[in-house]
Amino acid sequence: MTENGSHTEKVIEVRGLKTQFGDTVIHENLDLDVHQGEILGVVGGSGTGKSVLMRAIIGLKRPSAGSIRVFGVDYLEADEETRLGVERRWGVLFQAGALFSSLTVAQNVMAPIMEHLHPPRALAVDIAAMKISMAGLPADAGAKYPAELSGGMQKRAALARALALDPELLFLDEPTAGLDPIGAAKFDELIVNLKRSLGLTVFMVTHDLDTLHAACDRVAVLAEKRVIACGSICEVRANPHPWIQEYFGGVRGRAALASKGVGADAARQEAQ
Ligand SMILES: Nc1ncnc2c1ncn2[C@@H]1O[C@H](COP(=O)(O)OP(=O)(O)OP(=O)(O)O)[C@@H](O)[C@H]1O
Repeated sequence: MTENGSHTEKVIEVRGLKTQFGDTVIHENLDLDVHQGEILGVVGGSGTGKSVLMRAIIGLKRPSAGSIRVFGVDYLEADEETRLGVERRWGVLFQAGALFSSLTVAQNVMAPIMEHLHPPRALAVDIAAMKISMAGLPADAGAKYPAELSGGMQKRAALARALALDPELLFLDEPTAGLDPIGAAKFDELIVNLKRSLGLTVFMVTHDLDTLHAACDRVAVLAEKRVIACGSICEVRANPHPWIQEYFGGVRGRAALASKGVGADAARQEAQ
């Protein structure tokens, strides 16, 4: 759904997904849709397979069953050229940032630009500077090495790199983990602003209840190897599953709800 409530095309369509490591099954019969222009927050207990799901969708973990369509392309069945074409339309921010420590921030952002677009170097420098600015970093951050930046700035640098190829789809794995609440709130705001200004679709793994309320249009809950609930926060909160009730109804869940001033709406919805 978009902000005005209309249905849009599916950017990601996962059906009957099964993943496993050896005999350990992580996902089974998992279905999930991500619609164009939305920020989908993926939550679930530790070890339920949120990161593995993201890795399966971006082709880093081969499923043992099921299908994954991205931009309408059956990604698992596609030939290499088609897959590369799809991959160029997304950007990924991994949990630990995954910046090259021996490269400056600008060089990190330039790396995918040089690899995929082969522009003249001066143009790549200009594009990298623009992405660094879009990610909310000061211009002088480009000349710094990742180790010289704070945790929050490193996340922004990793975001600048994820934006390098003008993606339509952004994958974020716990983008606010390790940030203080103010830094996390600013990062949420940045993601929402980028979504609005660039028309991005965002798949975001998160534990952060504040992020869910501040940034996400819909929430998917992983438990029992599949998506057990997916919808607006109000819709998902109404699900009686014990994990969902504990997550949203616990002290932190209620605090996040109250701080967004939506307690009355949620209570009303629950009463219906
Ligand atoms: N390379 C791997 N080899 C074997 N098992 C793995 C591998 N990667 C992940 N797993 C297992 O898959 C399960 C899901 O891991 P995943 O990292 O997706 O969980 P998560 O929901 O993202 O957890 P968290 O919220 O703690 O980050 C875990 O039990 C984990 O140990």
